[in-house]
Amino acid sequence: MEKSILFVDDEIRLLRSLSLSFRKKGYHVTLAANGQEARRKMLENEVDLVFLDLNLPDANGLELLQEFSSLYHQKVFIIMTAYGEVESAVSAMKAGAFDYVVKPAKLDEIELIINRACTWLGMKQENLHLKERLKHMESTNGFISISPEMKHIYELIERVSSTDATVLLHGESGTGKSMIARMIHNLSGRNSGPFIAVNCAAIPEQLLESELFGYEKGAFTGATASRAGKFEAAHGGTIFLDEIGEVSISLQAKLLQAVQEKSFMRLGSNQLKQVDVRIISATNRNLKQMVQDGSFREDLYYRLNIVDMHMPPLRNRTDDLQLLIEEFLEKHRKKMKKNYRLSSQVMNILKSYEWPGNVRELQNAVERAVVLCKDEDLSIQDFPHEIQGFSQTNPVSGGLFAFDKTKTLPEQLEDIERQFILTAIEEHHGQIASAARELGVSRQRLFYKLNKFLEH
Ligand SMILES: Nc1ncnc2c1ncn2[C@@H]1O[C@H](COP(=O)(O)OP(=O)(O)OP(=O)(O)O)[C@@H](O)[C@H]1O
Repeated sequence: MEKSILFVDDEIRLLRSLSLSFRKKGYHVTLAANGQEARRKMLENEVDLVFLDLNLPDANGLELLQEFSSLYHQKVFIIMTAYGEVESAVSAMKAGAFDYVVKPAKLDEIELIINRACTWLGMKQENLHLKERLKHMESTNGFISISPEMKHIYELIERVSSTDATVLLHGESGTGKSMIARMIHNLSGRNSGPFIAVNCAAIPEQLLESELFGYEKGAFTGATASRAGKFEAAHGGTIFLDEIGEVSISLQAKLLQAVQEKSFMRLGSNQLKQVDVRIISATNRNLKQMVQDGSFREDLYYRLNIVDMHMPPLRNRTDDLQLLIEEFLEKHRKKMKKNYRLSSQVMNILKSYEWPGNVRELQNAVERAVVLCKDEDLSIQDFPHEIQGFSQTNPVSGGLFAFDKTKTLPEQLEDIERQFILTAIEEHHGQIASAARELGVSRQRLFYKLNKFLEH
């Protein structure tokens, strides 16, 4: 669908030429020569993108931007500033502008920004649309994704949730496999039944069997009463076997029967119990390879793998990364009633980091940065050591430290000092005395510095 652009500027000749050029390119163009007119046009027209000059005869451009961005969340605002007004452009970005152009701007420069803004808008709208499609939004548990790979997964979820097919989720740790398992359950006809998750890696091998299948009184020393296992607990619902690749070969045989026949025996019993469960399993290991190596039963693998879903790593989903950061920040903004922000420079570093721990690592990193940031601007120094270390070797950050050009020299120096201190404390596992020794300062001095950081 053709996008609609509103240009707000008091230079009538510029407005005319913009209108001519972008109408020719297929956009729907609306013009306003002052703030008052802009307000009216915003109300009367379906506008997607707004180019707003900061110097208007009847309004303060920055205030107008704030007013518009709080009223119209789904629109994209781009600021036009005169050469030498970079400071106001920075304030505008902080107030919610998507980008800025310095006048006199070239048409292709403006078009480039329009293209980027349209892509961003498209992504936002697609996300809304996907959320719509997976209607019962509660059932998605706040799972966020707009990447094309995930679109395929959403489609699979829609198809499998109405069936009882076993699903095998694989992908790196932290990619959201547990969330997807729960989503399938929530969207299925079993959603009024239980969802029972078992982390097969977290339970010692000897205990896993009794945990899954339960036991009878006297089955082993300490079994003073009979107890139902997770399969029984999941009756009428779904059992989620996380880290299935960690199950020992001997237990795999018993699991095969449970998966195949939905029947099993409690430990110490010779009576078969029948249950009605849907089985979803997940792994971050290569089960196919394990089958070839002989460490995972082939028959069990095929039973578990009726429908197979691969969760792509976060580093291959940069659109998701940006959206997830925004969502996580928004949660903290609401909770702390603060307007946490990231510069595009920091965002670039985060985009090029590998995220071996995927969304879990990102969630933790953002939370840490929110706790450590001085005011409301998250700087790269507020992120974990390995991300900062990454930025030092990464050309996008432009050097040893990721300088934030909007900061003064004393602020930059303080950032460097914070980074040194926090890195030393992390490397010394929180041992203040040894961190102080390495930094060549007294413990008291280090405590004083830490307190100072906390005050900010
Ligand atoms: N797309 C997403 N949207 C929102 N939060 C997400 C998303 N993906 C993962 N998370 C969050 O990341 C964390 C890890 O997700 P989850 O436990 O589902 O991953 P996993 O692949 O099952 O990890 P593991 O293999 O280590 O068990 C959770 O806190 C979850 O809320």
